[in-house]
Amino acid sequence: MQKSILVLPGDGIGPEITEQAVRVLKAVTDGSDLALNFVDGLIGGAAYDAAGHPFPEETKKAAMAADAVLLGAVGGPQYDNLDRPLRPERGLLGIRSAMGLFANLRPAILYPQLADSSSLKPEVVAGLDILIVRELTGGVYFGQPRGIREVDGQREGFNTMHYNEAEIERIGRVAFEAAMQRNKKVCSVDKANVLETSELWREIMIRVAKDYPQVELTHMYVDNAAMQLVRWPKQFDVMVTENLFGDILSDQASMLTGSIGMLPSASLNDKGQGLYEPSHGSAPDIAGQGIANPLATILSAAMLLRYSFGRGDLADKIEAAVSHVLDQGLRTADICTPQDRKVSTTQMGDAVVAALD
Ligand SMILES: NC(=O)c1ccc[n+]([C@@H]2O[C@H](COP(=O)([O-])OP(=O)(O)OC[C@H]3O[C@@H](n4cnc5c(N)ncnc54)[C@H](O)[C@@H]3O)[C@@H](O)[C@H]2O)c1
Ligand SMILES: CC(C)[C@H](C(=O)O)[C@@H](O)C(=O)O
Ligand SMILES: [Mg+2]
Repeated sequence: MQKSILVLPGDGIGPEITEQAVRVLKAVTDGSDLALNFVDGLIGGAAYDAAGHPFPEETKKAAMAADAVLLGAVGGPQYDNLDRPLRPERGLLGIRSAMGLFANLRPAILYPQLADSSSLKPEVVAGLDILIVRELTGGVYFGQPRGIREVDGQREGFNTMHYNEAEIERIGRVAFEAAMQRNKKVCSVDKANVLETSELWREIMIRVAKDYPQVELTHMYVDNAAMQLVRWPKQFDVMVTENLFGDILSDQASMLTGSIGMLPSASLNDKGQGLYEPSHGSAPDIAGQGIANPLATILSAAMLLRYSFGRGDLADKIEAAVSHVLDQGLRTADICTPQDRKVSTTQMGDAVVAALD
């Protein structure tokens, strides 16, 4: 089997971490019946610098032609003063929207070896395994109208929160299908006490739940969900929520697993295409120092093999290699405690590759 992967390293630590994930993908498929063809492309600030746009037409064509996309991260302070449509983040939103990647899966899993790195007490997070299903192509991120305008002699910024029934239903189905493979619990997170979009969200989730009688559906307001995630996170199995809430809750959940450098993601459409990226950003504060944690990107590469290529066997191998490396006490700075051996980004990649054998 031959498959192509478009690699979009992006900005900041993006190139450092994707390099390690590509090495792992090459090593795990070496000698297997899966032949990977890697194509490099530009996105974000790197694309703006080279081509004047954060999501060039060429990248769009390459993304549509690829069997899967592996992305690092976009953004950086050097781009903050660009016109908004040219900013790196718009490149990321552009590719998500162009590929119709409405379903963002962000698994927050605690590797037991990292219990001491979690922000919560070991007994509160032991065995933690939550799947956050974040709607990714709707909500306030994409709603129109938006902009900054002048009203009564002063400027005002405005955005529109928007969801239609079909958008809510399809992400709901993704969450319920995932729950069927897991512990059969969906918690739908909204702000139905204030927002009409959430009122509709809740109604549609209840409707979708009727097709999954074995799955227990609960509802929680997002402010309470943020609190419950740090109070007793193991009450959750699958959490499904809209774009902005999912962005925030997934960063929060990442710290329960030890570091945002541990949280992978898969963004899927309804045509079987997927984009895989760590949940974190370009980390400008540590970029170029060779100290970033590449594991979220390596684990995203495992998700790529599982979801886009149906190779759960190879994904399992990568995840087992990550676990083995953590058993050895190897840690990048973000997850390092005094008992551990601190390693660089590349050394972590080396160790995962070595552990694949
Ligand atoms: N998917 C993406 O491409 C994405 C996601 C989030 C933020 N961003 C962009 O990234 C830039 C920086 O944003 P930010 O600082 O708010 O968030 P960030 O996630 O880049 O960094 C937040 C903190 O986490 C640390 N961190 C992140 N990833 C790490 C890793 N792999 N290993 C070790 N430490 C890591 C950083 O050093 C920083 O202290 C902004 O331009 C933002 O828009 C991009
Ligand atoms: C960079 C930004 C547009 C992006 C988002 O908000 O979706 C990021 O925070 C993420 O979580 O992937
Ligand atoms: Mg985010």
